[in-house]
Amino acid sequence: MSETYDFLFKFLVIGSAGTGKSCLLHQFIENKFKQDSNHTIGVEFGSRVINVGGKTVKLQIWDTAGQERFRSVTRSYYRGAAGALLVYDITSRETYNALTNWLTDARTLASPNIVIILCGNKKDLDADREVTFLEASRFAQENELMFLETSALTGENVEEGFLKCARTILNKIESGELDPERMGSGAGHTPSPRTQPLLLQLQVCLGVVISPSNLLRHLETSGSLFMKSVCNLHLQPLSFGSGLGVMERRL
Ligand SMILES: Nc1nc2c(ncn2[C@@H]2O[C@H](COP(=O)(O)OP(=O)(O)OP(=O)(O)O)[C@@H](O)[C@H]2O)c(=O)[nH]1
Repeated sequence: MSETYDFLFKFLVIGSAGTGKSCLLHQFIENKFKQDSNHTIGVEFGSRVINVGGKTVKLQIWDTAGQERFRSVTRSYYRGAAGALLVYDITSRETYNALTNWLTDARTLASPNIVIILCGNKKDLDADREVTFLEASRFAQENELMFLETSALTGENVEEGFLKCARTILNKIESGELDPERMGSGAGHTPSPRTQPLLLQLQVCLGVVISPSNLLRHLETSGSLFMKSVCNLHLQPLSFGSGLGVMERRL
């Protein structure tokens, strides 16, 4: 049975290496702590359908590697993101000091309108804390970010972080501040849930942001009939948010 939802939001999890991004994603998707988490190579993907204010929202989440050597790869995943969890480790001032750079990347490479929640992770390690709640909440306020301290280990505030971000995006849509219909290229389509990861992978391979209709055009000119038929099978004639990763799918 195919999955149905009202909206599809593309999310990023960004921040320095070792801050707990993969563990946060794992906790959110699997509801448990990821033991023996290794450094992410490039990006990892997870998705979950949540209920926000009576609407079903599919979060399509890209967990990016924090290590500098993957930066050029991970940057290519920013485009079109509607929301982001910007993660630092409360026991590492170094990861906190790097926040400004991550923030600049998110706002320039994703969208100036991207909704970002700052997550001070490893809240359970309060005894080793190097960054106070107060200074981080001031930083968040100055930079128009939402803010939470989280623990991927205990699960504290993890669900809340993703939900808060999604709720804010949805509120902006409902108040008219964001219009998912207008965000598309005009001739766009909403891919089916099965096709979406494929399209995003292709975007990265091709090095361009492509709406499904552009993809079809590209495949037509490059003569890839197999891929074209795969896409044709799964595309639906609705908006594909190329400006902001917000897509609406009517049930
Ligand atoms: N105590 C505690 N440890 C955590 C928490 N979250 C993650 N860790 C540990 O922190 C380390 C790094 O976690 P990852 O999730 O792999 O970090 P990451 O940010 O994804 O790292 P990169 O993939 O290199 O960017 C691992 O040893 C985790 O077990 C947490 O909330 N509390």
